Amino acid sequence: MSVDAILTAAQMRAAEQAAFDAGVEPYALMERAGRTAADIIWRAGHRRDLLILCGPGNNGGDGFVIARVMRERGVPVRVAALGESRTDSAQRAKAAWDGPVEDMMTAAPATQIVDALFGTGLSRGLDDAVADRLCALVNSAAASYAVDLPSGVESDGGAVLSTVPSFGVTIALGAWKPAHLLQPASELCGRLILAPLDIPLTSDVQRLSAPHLTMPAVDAHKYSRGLVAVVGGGMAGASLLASEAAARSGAGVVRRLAADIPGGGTHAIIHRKVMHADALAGELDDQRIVALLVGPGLGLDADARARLGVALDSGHPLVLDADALTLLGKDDTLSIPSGAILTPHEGEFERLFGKLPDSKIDRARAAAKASGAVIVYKGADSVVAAPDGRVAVEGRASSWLSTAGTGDVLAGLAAGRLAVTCDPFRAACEAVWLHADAAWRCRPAFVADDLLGALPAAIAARL
Ligand SMILES: NC(=O)C1=CN([C@@H]2O[C@H](COP(=O)(O)OP(=O)(O)OC[C@H]3O[C@@H](n4cnc5c(N)ncnc54)[C@H](OP(=O)(O)O)[C@@H]3O)[C@@H](O)[C@H]2O)[C@@H](O)CC1
Ligand SMILES: [K+]
Repeated sequence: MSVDAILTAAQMRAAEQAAFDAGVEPYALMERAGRTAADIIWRAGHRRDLLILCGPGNNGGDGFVIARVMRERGVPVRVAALGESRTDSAQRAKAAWDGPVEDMMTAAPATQIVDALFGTGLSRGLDDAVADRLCALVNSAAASYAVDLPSGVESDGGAVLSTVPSFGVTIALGAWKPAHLLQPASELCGRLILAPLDIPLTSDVQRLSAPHLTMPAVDAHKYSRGLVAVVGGGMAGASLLASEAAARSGAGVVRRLAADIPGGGTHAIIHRKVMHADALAGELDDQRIVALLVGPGLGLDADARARLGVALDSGHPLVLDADALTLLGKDDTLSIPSGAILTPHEGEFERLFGKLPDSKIDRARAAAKASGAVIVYKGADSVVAAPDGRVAVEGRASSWLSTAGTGDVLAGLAAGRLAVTCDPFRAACEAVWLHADAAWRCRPAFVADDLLGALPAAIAARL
C-alpha cells in the first residue's frame, strides 16, 4: 500500500468496496476512519471546546465517531448537524453518540471546529447560507480541521464549488485525493495529514515523493556522467540559468551553443559560438550528448525556428521548454518527438494541446499519451505525466517561485537529471522535486540565481 497514492472519489469508493467484499464491515471502517482522525486532532494538542459539524453522508458519520472518541478523552465536545444522517453507517455512528445534536445554522462558535459536512460525496456547491455559516465558524475558531476534504471543494479536480474557508489542518482519509494537491482547493486545506485506513489501494497517480539520488560512480568522469547541450538564442540570461542548473544537478559537462559568448556566469559551462542553424547541426553531431535542452531564451523568429528544427531532428533525448513550446504550438510542421520532456505552463500547455477537459491530472495524462512525451505541467501545483499513464503530483510549491527565470532553472534541472538517469519520467520527477525543495531553502523574495545556490543542499538531502 502506497502512502503516496492519489485516488479519485470513484477509485476510493472502489477500494472501500473491495475491502467490504473482503470481509471488512462497513461500520468498522467508519470507526477506523473516525478514530484515526480523532487521534490526529488529539495529537494536535488542543483540549479546548470542540464543535463538530456533521453532514448527511458518511463524512458526517466520521464526525459522530470523532465526537464520541474526543469526549471519551475528556474534551468538551458539541455536535451540530446539517440534516439527517442518510447512510446506514452514519446512522449507526450518530446512534452511538449519546449527546445532544444542535442545528449547524444556530450553533454557537467554538475554540476548535471540525468540518465533517461533506467529503468525497460532494455533488454540488453548498447553499450560500450553509457556506457562510461554515466560514463564520471556521474563521472564528482558533483551530480548524477538515475531515477528508474541506466542504465545498471538488475531490477529483480541486475546484472550489462554493465559498470555502482556509483550514488549519485537513485529514485525508485512507488516501490523498486530487483536491489535496491541486489548486485552488489545496491552498484551503492547510497542513495535510494522511490518516491511513489499512485498505489496499491502487493508483497510477502518486504524490511526488522525495527522490533517492546516488553519488557518481568512483570511476566516473565528466563524459560518463553525461554531456548536456543547451541551445541558446536571443536572450542569453535564460539559457545561462538553464545551463548552470544542468551543471549543478549532476551532469558531467554542459555545453551552451549560442551566438554569443557571455562574460559572466560560472566558468564550468563550455560556450561554443554557433551563428546559425547549420552550424548547430554540426555541433549536435556529437554522440556524447545525452540530453539536449532547447527553449529558454531561444526566441520566436525564423532563426529560432530553424535551430529548433535542427534540435528536433538530432535524435538526442530532448527537454523542450519556453519558446520551443510556443514554436511547436504555432507550427504544424514541427512535431513533438516521443520520449522528450516538455515543461509547459498553463498558456503553453493550451497552445500545444488545446483546452482539454477534466482535472489538471487528467489533462496532463491525456497530453502525455497523445504526444508520447513526458509532460511537466507547471504551476503552483505541478503535474508530471508519462505516456504510460504514470502521474506524479507536486502540490504546494513556494509561491515565491513566481518570478522570472525559475522556469529556466527547472528546464536545466530536467536536462541535468535526464543526463544522469537516462529516464525521462524519473528525471522530470527528480527535477520538479529538487526545484521545489531548493525554493523552500531560499529566503523569501529570492531570484532565480538563488535557486542555483540552493541546489547542492537540496541534492545533498536526497543522497
Ligand atoms: N464509504 C465508507 O465506508 C467510508 C467513507 N468514509 C467517509 O465517507 C465520505 C464519503 O461519504 P459519502 O459518499 O456518503 O459522501 P459525503 O461526502 O458524506 O456526502 C454525501 C451526502 O451529501 C449530499 N450532498 C452532496 N453535496 C451536497 C451539497 N452541496 N449540499 C447538500 N447535500 C449534499 C449527498 O446527497 P445528494 O448528492 O444525493 O443530494 C449525500 O447525501 C468520505 O469523504 C469519508 O469521509 C470514511 O468513513 C471511510 C469509510
Ligand atoms: K469535510
